[in-house]
Amino acid sequence: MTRTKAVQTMGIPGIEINGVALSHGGTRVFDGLTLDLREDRVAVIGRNGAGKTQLARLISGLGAPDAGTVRVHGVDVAHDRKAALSTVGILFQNPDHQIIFPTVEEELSFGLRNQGHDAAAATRSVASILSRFGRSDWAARPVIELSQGQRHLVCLMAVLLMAPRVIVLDEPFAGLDMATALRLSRYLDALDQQLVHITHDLDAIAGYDRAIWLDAGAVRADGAPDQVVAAYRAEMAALGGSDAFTDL
Ligand SMILES: Nc1ncnc2c1ncn2[C@@H]1O[C@H](COP(=O)(O)OP(=O)(O)OP(=O)(O)O)[C@@H](O)[C@H]1O
Repeated sequence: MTRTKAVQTMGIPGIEINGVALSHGGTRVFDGLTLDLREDRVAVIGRNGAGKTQLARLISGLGAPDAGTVRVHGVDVAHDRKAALSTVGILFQNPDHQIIFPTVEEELSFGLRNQGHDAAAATRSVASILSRFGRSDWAARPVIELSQGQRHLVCLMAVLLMAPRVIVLDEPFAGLDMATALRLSRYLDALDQQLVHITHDLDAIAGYDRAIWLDAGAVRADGAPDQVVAAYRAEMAALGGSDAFTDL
């Protein structure tokens, strides 16, 4: 993915993570994590279990930290849920954690109706995004009849329709075929919103403004994607060259 848009950090009220601690069932996930994310395109990489999804949940306000604060565009997202919904949207790794309604149109309309759009306006917006992704025939389709990759795309369209200021993407290309992934990549590229993109696909973040390598809940490297990715690749190649599974 390449971006020609200039890095925009001045005066952007982005994501402020301050001194965050979080534990899960005795596992310490974060212990004093602090990050100030104001760039348009931020990538988060790291090994399995590094804390990427937990970070995504905190940014989206789906979980509250045990200590510290998370503010997105000034909103305390864990505690002001109403404001959080129009401030930040999340695309989960697993679409089945997101989908509630029987048909694609109902699923896509739900958030819009919650935002106060009437039924006719919601139907128009849904038709427009389905057409943009070349899926106009999906409106009346039962979600259960879609493949995993197709359900993933429905979830993404639902987030895009809500037009939040920040979009958190947890492995957005997972399970998508190449043509759909390319179309999605172009679509994401053109969005005005700030994106936080969690991925194991290191090529997908090449044109990003900033990459953060999370390692055991802490920032291991933070900077330009080419440098962070090069350091990450080198370490992964070294670890992958060993036969020991003890550090998994
Ligand atoms: N529901 C849970 N209960 C207990 N521990 C959890 C839970 N969810 C995550 N964890 C722990 O939190 C840590 C971070 O998990 P997280 O899902 O954020 O990793 P990740 O970086 O997204 O990994 P992956 O690349 O595999 O998706 C791990 O040690 C994991 O075991």
